[in-house]
Amino acid sequence: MKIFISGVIPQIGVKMLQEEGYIVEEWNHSQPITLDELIDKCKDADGYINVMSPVSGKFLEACSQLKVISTFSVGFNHIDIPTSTRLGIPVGNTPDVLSNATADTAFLLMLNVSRKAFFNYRRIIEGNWKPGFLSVDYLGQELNGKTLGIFGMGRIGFKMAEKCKGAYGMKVIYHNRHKQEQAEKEIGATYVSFEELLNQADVLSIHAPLSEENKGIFNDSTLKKMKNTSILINTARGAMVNEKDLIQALQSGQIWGAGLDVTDPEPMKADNPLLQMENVAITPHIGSATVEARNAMSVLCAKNIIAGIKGEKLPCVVNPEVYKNN
Ligand SMILES: NC(=O)c1ccc[n+]([C@@H]2O[C@H](COP(=O)([O-])OP(=O)(O)OC[C@H]3O[C@@H](n4cnc5c(N)ncnc54)[C@H](O)[C@@H]3O)[C@@H](O)[C@H]2O)c1
Ligand SMILES: O=C(O)[C@H](O)CO
Repeated sequence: MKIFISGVIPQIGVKMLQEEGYIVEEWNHSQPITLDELIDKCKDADGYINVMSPVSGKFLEACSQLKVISTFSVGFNHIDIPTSTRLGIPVGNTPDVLSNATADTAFLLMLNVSRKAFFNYRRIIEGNWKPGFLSVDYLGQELNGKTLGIFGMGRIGFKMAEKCKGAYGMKVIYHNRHKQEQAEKEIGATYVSFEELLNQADVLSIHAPLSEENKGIFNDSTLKKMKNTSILINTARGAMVNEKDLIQALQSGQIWGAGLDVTDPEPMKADNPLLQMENVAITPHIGSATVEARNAMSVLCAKNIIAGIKGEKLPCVVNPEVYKNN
């Protein structure tokens, strides 16, 4: 059995696959794999671990012998799921094990923006720390008792809400596809409409998956409904925020600040105006980048692949419909 991995992942999962007797090949080049190279590597593979490169219909048709695909992520918006399902290929992902790490990243960005920490750090390293005690300079805003709005109260949204409630006693409101009882019961979160979420949140943190429906949902008209003092945090997917409109909203003072772990495109260009803004903090898609989370993701990918090769149901499958015809 041959397993191809389109990047380098923690070796714990690779070893699990090797212990099953599978031949494992990793893409360990500095440039991301191209479609032609991917097809070439996967055309005789049984399993494929995808490290955030697009899994298009063209690729799937060319490698339809694959018994299983597992993405090294919880998000799967980069995979053509209908085509995988039609071709009978189960697709796995890595939920839960990265929720804590990703919520920590959202929290880190929120706190950073609220106190302009990244910007102030840059002033020091650029030699711009003004002498004397600055009583009216470098001022941020406090988070205690403020209202946190969660867009997408799923696994990560819940963790973020729990942390903000615990650390700052924040009032939690949320907008989701459906009411989330655990969040209401354990955190005292209140379900609100999208409009109310925009109007009332002091910090609005995005945790829904990217879909056709919510692409660019944070745009000129929705950002205009947010408070002038509000902070927007995005650790979900860059394309959910219209970047041009966000820049305009920040420059005009329509919203107060933004913290982004994800952008569109990635990597972000070094001359992006967002990088020069005082009330903006940006991290390079490191949401799940802890040793603990990445090791657990590697193990979960290996478990998905092993189950798929054996013809068993994957521990974490995103297209369970694939089993209906079997
Ligand atoms: N920055 C990172 O490194 C990183 C790490 C992990 C996950 N993510 C992103 O975070 C996303 C969320 O992960 P999760 O495990 O919490 O997912 P989840 O499925 O547990 O939660 C998502 C929630 O969003 C809700 N939702 C979906 N579309 C919606 C809409 N249009 N309006 C309102 N609610 C909507 C769903 O009902 C669900 O409750 C992933 O899809 C991924 O894109 C990013
Ligand atoms: O969706 C995910 O899991 C992230 O973006 C990568 O960790």
